[in-house]
Order: sequence, then C-alpha cells, then structure tokens
Amino acid sequence: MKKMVQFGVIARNFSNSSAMQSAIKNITVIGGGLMGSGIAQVSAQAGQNVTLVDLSPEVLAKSQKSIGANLGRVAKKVYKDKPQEGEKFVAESMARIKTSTDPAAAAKSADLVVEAIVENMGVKHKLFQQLDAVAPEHTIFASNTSSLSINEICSVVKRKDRFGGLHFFNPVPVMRLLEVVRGAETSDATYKTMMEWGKAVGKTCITCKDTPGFVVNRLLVPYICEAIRLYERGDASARDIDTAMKLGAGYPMGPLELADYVGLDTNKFILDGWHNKYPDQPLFKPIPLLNKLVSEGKLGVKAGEGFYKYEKK
Ligand SMILES: CCCCCCCC(=O)CC(=O)SCCNC(=O)CCNC(=O)[C@H](O)C(C)(C)COP(=O)(O)OP(=O)(O)OC[C@H]1O[C@@H](n2cnc3c(N)ncnc32)[C@H](O)[C@@H]1OP(=O)(O)O
Ligand SMILES: NC(=O)C1=CN([C@@H]2O[C@H](COP(=O)(O)OP(=O)(O)OC[C@H]3O[C@@H](n4cnc5c(N)ncnc54)[C@H](O)[C@@H]3O)[C@@H](O)[C@H]2O)C=CC1
Repeated sequence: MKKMVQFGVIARNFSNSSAMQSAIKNITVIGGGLMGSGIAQVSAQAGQNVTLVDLSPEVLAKSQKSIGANLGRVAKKVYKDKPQEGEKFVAESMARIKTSTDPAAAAKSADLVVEAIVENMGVKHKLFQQLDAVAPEHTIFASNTSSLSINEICSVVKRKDRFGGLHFFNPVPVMRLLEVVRGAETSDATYKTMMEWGKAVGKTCITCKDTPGFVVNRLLVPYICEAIRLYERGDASARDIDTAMKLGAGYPMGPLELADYVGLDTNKFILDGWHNKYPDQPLFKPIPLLNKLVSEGKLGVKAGEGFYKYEKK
C-alpha cells in the first residue's frame, strides 16, 4: 500500500500539468553517478527537460541504462493493466533526457542546475565557478551534497541569492524526502522555487538550515557510527544489531546494512570531515574498525564486502 502511494505520487507528477506548477522547465544535473541518474530520472518523469552531464561518456551510458530499467519498474507498477501506456511513459521520459560531457555548455540553457558530483569542496568550487560565468542570470544553482556546507560551496559564486541545497536520498526514485537547504544568502524567491520544484518532482520537502548533515544525516551518521562502535566493542553481532533495529525500531535496513549500502568510504569521508571541523564532538570521533575496513577495500555492497559479503554485480 505504501509503495503504491509512492508510485501514485510519481504517476501524478509526470503529467505536464504538474510540471507547469514549477517555474523550472529545463534542468541540468551535473554528475551522472548514483544520485545524479536518480535526480535526472525523477525530473524527466515529472515532465522536465533534463540534461545529464558527466565527464565520463561511459558513466552516462551506464546511467541511461539504469534510468531505463528503473522507469520500467515504475511503468510496471503505474500501468499494470495498460502495458502500451507504460511503454509510452518510458519512451517519453527517456526522450526528455539529453546527455553531455560539457558542464558549461549544458548550464547555458538551464533554469536549475543540480550538482551531484564527487563530495570534494575543491572540485565543487571549480565546477560552480565555471558555471557561474556562463549560466543565464535567472539560473538557480543547487548542490546535492551530503555533508559539506552550502555557504562554503557557494562562496565562489556571485549568485549567492540564487544558490541552495537540494539534498536527495538514495535510491532517489524510491525515497520520498527532499531536504531544501537555505544558505545564509538564499533569497526567499529561490527558496520558494526550490520548494515548488521539489514538490513537482514528487518529493515531500522539508526546510533546513545549513548545519552539518542538515536533518537526516545529522541524525543518521552518529546513529550508524554508534552501531559500528557497538559492533567493534563486541557487544552484539552485526546480524543481531541489524535485526534489532529492523524489528525493534521498524527501520527497513539495519545500521550496518545501511552503512554497507551507502558505502563505508562515504561513511568515513563524512566522519573525518566533521571530526576535522568539530574535533571536540565525541559523536564524530574516528572509528578504528571503519578505518580498517576502508583501508582493506571493504567498502560495502559496491566492493562485494563490508560488514557483510555480497555477490558482485
Ligand atoms: C554514515 C553514512 C550516512 C549516510 C551518508 C550519505 C547518504 C546521504 O546523504 C543520504 C542518504 O541517501 S542516506 C540513505 C537513505 N536510504 C535509506 O535509508 C534506504 C533504506 N532502505 C530502504 O528504504 C529499502 O531497503 C529499499 C527501498 C532500498 C529497498 O527496499 P526493499 O528492501 O523492500 O527491496 P525491494 O523490494 O527490492 O525494493 C522495494 C521497491 O523499490 C524499488 N527499488 C528498489 N531499489 C530501487 C532503485 N535503486 N531504483 C528504483 N527503484 C528501486 C523496487 O523495484 C521495489 O519496487 P517493487 O519491485 O515495485 O516492489
Ligand atoms: N551516495 C549517496 O547515498 C548520496 C550521495 N549524496 C551526494 O551526492 C553527490 C554525488 O554522490 P554519488 O552520486 O553517490 O557519487 P558517484 O560517484 O556515484 O557519482 C559522481 C559522478 O560525478 C562525476 N563527476 C566528478 N566530477 C565531475 C565534474 N567536474 N563534472 C561532471 N561530472 C563529474 C563522476 O564521473 C561520477 O560519475 C555527492 O556530493 C554525495 O555526497 C547525497 C545523498 C546520498
């Protein structure tokens, strides 16, 4: 039932009339990896013209393939008894997605640019500086960063009033939340447009200030880290910790399963970044077991092993 509600939201939002509710018609998504491909998918489903950008043509080809497959999953649900309409939905959504390896060229026609590239301040700065010089005056810039400061990311652009955070969750087509982050200089008009756009692409939006981890990750990262520490101390087995939180707290995945799903390198990267910035915060202290697993290449699902072993795809 819950799933049908989610797909119902998707169904309502790929109609053009829903897209009309947002001032944004043309969106450029930069970074065609895990998150960027999901953001491109939900935007195209909602009737937006999307340009998906990555430096790597191979990544773009892989993204298009996974978007096609995921749209097929949606179509199967929404058009259960109307397969032809389902095929039309997939074809039309796919036709709205163009790809490019040139971020600057792609930004020239964008009403909104959503950045979902590597979680590195220097690389994000370089990209936004380049985009700021060429994007139209009205274009809004947003970052999908998990853990970096929106104010710090936007420090290099002139359009600070047209900059904010749009933080999606993995897997983007399934997770219903969008955190809309207001930076210190985000204007009311930009904030309103971001909220409307989030709704138009089928998400429930919440507003948050530019604080470490916003809302979800500020709670989720310490929770996952506490679970790793619990396991490291030998207080319970990995399986029992995960079973406890699934059956005792109703979470869809246990904390160690979720850590493997997100990637242990990502867990470590976020923790290290926050520890460097807030060395006195005990919740952000480094975890020897996490460091060991990462140094051994045991990065979770994507590496075939983390807290658990997985079949490599
Ligand atoms: C210290 C580190 C802290 C975090 C670091 C940074 C990360 C961030 O910044 C923020 C984040 O994203 S945090 C992660 C948030 N995500 C979660 O918590 C996911 C929790 N897991 C779930 O919800 C389900 O297990 C899940 C939905 C994943 C899978 O559900 P199920 O277990 O029921 O499995 P399925 O039956 O296969 O899937 C349910 C339906 O969803 C569809 N689906 C699954 N994966 C999909 C995907 N990737 N794309 C599109 N559709 C997908 C699947 O098709 C299925 O639908 P039906 O087949 O129609 O039932
Ligand atoms: N993985 C997750 O669960 C979540 C990640 N995020 C954030 O989203 C962003 C992207 O994360 P993922 O999609 O997981 O990473 P990913 O590694 O899957 O994808 C990043 C892509 O960006 C491309 N890229 C790097 N530099 C680029 C540039 N200058 N121009 C164009 N493309 C470039 C890479 O080729 C790569 O394909 C990060 O800021 C991350 O913190 C946010 C929510 C959840």
